[in-house]
Amino acid sequence: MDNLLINYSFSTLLLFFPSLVMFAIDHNTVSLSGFQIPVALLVLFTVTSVVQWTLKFSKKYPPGPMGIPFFGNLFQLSKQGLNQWGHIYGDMAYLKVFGQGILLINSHTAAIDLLHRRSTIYSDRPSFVVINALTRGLFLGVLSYGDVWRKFRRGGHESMSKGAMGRYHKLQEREALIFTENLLKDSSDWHQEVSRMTISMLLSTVYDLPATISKDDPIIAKFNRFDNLLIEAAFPGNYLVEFFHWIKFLPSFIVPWKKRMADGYVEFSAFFEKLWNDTAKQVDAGEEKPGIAGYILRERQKLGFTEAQAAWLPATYANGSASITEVMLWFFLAMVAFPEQQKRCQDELDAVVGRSRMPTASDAENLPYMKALVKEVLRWRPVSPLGTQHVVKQDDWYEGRFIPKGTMCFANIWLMNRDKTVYGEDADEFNPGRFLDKDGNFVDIVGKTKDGYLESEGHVAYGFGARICPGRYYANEALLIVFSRLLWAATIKPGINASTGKSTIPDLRETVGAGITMRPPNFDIMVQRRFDEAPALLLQTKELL
Ligand code: HEM
Repeated sequence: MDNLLINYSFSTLLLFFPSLVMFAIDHNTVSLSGFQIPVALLVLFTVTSVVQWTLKFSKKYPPGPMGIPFFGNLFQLSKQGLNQWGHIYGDMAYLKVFGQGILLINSHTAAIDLLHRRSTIYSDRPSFVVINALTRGLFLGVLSYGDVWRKFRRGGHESMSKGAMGRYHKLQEREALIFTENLLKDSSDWHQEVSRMTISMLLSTVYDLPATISKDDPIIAKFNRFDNLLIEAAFPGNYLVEFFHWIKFLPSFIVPWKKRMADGYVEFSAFFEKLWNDTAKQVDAGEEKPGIAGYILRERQKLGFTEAQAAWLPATYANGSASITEVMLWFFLAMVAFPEQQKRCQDELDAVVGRSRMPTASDAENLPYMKALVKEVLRWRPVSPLGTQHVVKQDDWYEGRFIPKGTMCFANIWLMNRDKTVYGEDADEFNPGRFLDKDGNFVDIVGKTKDGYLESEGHVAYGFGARICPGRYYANEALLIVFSRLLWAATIKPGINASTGKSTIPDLRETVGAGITMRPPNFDIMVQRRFDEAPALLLQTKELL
């Protein structure tokens, strides 16, 4: 998968060197002048890098490609797919970029042993300078492993636990219904419709708001903008400051991201505080609010949240909409590319639900193929192919190999989800049936793994250990009800190219935004009703809401 790369630009590197010199001058750190300064710095960096590089081979680090002084493996990263590192070096590959140790964990066994079983030392996050400029220590996903992080996880735990899922079924059904109806009317702007639906669903879940019906509603645009800024801030290699923290002290005219992120913080804090305050007023007026915001309002004293923390935590959960959007995009691609799998889903829906009513969340247990579909979309195209970095809090040894404190661990979720020893020779294919036995019953794929960890999901798209996605139960149920309602009423087909008159299916190997998240390139679809009565039944179901 060649495009699953961390991209670094040469132009950014060229920019880096003069700013380093300016920094030295500004801070009077050296008494040299003119041409001597860059030469002295170059010598200093070369010596430091050679020492580090030599150390790499004197200690028993995990195996990895040989880099070059100072830059480490930077340029190899831009040439080789991360997939290949897994095949060449096995369980773990150790790399260095600008002196920062990076551990690529390629096998379930190593990921479970380190990220899960040793989670007390493998659950920190990098300092994420740019994201923290945007979120100022208020965004759960990037918080350091410690008391504040624990408090934030506790704040969302009750509302996102398996037992709480029943309280969201009605709103998930409602959102799936509106989504299906909208797509049957007009699927030309289907990407936007997916995004509207997931944001509307999460806002209802978190703040108990009514559905946001229009794609043009400003709240949708605002959430999308926050997500885009977050992705930009998090994208590996976008900002050199993540490797050279002193860059954050440079003025904004040299590093313009500082102002952009500071402005973003002000804008989005005001937005999240408004949502929070509106919920608080409704609770004061006696309204029941079973979502996360309501829970935090009721338990705030006990949880010990500041005003800002209380306002940002619900928004962090609402931002889970972005991951569901990405999964939905891959779902649509799978449906247009594999019509026979789509037909199997519809056959199951016809057999279990029939055509006189829409599926509901209570049908889930009788829809094994649909449940398998959710798992397979997440396995086949994990939207976060390298998860989020886990940082090691102290020096550690694993299988005779040294893993130094501060190492950034990436779980190679992409590779683990297509491990042939677990999924068989067809691991690269899209086949929900792999989760079912020959009689069509749901099976646990766990029997095929040594560590038994796959038992819960059958894939590792939700990450690992203490930082595992807290929204996973919610996402599984939301996806199931949306897929079921849509496929019950409609058939999804590839769009037709206006000039050739032929249907267009994108190249399945292409991905966009590799790194933090991964989505398919844009493509057109057609959404056609499956039977004449479908629109009337949708209307009838809607009237009962
Ligand atoms: C199918 C959709 C989703 C996928 C594939 C997904 C995947 C992930 C992954 C890979 C991580 C990082 C785990 C790690 O560090 O090992 C994560 C973290 C997180 N996810 Fe999700 N997620 C999804 C949906 C959601 C939803 C719906 C919510 C909220 C309701 C949510 C909330 C979070 C939060 C708050 C974190 C940060 C946890 C922490 O750092 O402690 N996610 N997710």
